[in-house]
Amino acid sequence: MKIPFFRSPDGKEGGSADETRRDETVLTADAPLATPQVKPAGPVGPTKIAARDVSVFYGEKQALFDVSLDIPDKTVTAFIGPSGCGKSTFLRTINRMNDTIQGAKVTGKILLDEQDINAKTVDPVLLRAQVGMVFQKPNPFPKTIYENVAYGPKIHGMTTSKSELDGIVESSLKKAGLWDEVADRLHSAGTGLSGGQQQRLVIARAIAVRPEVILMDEPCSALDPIATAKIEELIDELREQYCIVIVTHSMAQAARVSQRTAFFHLGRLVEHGNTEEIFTNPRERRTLDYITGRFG
Ligand SMILES: Nc1ncnc2c1ncn2[C@@H]1O[C@H](COP(=O)(O)OP(=O)(O)OP(=O)(O)O)[C@@H](O)[C@H]1O
Repeated sequence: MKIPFFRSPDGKEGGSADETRRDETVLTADAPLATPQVKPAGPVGPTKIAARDVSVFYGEKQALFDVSLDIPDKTVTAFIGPSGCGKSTFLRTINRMNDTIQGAKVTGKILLDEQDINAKTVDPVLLRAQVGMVFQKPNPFPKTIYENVAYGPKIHGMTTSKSELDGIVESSLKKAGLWDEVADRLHSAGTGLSGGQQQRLVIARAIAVRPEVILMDEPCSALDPIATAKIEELIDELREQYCIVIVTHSMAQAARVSQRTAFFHLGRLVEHGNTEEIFTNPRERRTLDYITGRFG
C-alpha cells in the first residue's frame, strides 16, 4: 500500500505515473574534456516529477528563477552547480520542505504523477512520506535502530501486527544495505552507528514508508571514501525502484551515480540532459566551465 499524498474532490486517492514515455540514452563517442568518467546509462523511466516555472523567494530575495524540468522515474538525477545557485532550494520544493522556512514563498507548479503537490488537498506530511529526504548530515532519531525504521510505518498506521512491522524493518534495512551489519543489535541506539551506517539507517527510515521519490542533499559530504562508495552503490541499486534526485558538489559523484544531470547557476537552470552528454558535450559555455573546474 502506498500512502496517498492527496485527496481528489471525490475523495479518491491518486498518483499514477504515465508509463508510456520512454527516453533512450544516447552515447557520445568522443569525450574531449578532462571530465570525470561517465558510465553508460540504460534507458530512463517516464516522467515522475514535472516542475513548471518554479521560482522561490526568501523574503524579498529571489533564489530560484522560473525553473522547468521533467525528472524521470527509476533514474538518478543529479543537481550540480556552484554554491548558492539554488540546488537545495529547488530540491526542497519537491517535497514542500520550503513550507517550513519562514518567509519562503514558492510560485509555479510541481507535479508529482501529474498531481499538483501544492494543491489544497495535499497533506504535506503524507507528501513527505511519499517523497523522502536524506540530508547532508545523517540525522537518526535518538532511538534504537529498530525504532528509527519502525517509527514512520507506525505513525502512518501502515501495519496491524508486530510481525508485519518486524518484516518492514527487516526489508527496509536490507534494501538500505544495512541489515547484515545491524541484525544482531536492532535494539541499540541508531546514533551509535558509524556515519556511513547512520546515513544508510536514514535511507532505511525513508524507505520504510514506501516512498516513490528519494531526495538526497549532498548525502556523502560528511562521509569517508569507503562509506561514500557504499552509499553510491546503494543509490545505484535503489534507482531500479525509485525516482532519485541527488544534490552533489562532486562532479565525479554526479558522473558515477546519475543518468540525468541538471546544471544550475545563479538561481537558474542552465541546462539539463543525459549525464554523459552534459559531461562530454554540454551545450552551454557556463556548464563546460563549471564541469571542467574553471569556476565554482
Ligand atoms: N533559509 C534561507 N533564508 C534565506 N536565504 C536562503 C535560505 N536558504 C537559502 N537561501 C539563499 O538562497 C540561495 C540559494 O541557496 P541554496 O542553499 O539553495 O543553494 P545551493 O546551490 O544548494 O548551495 P550549496 O551548494 O552551498 O548548498 C543562496 O543565495 C542562499 O543564501
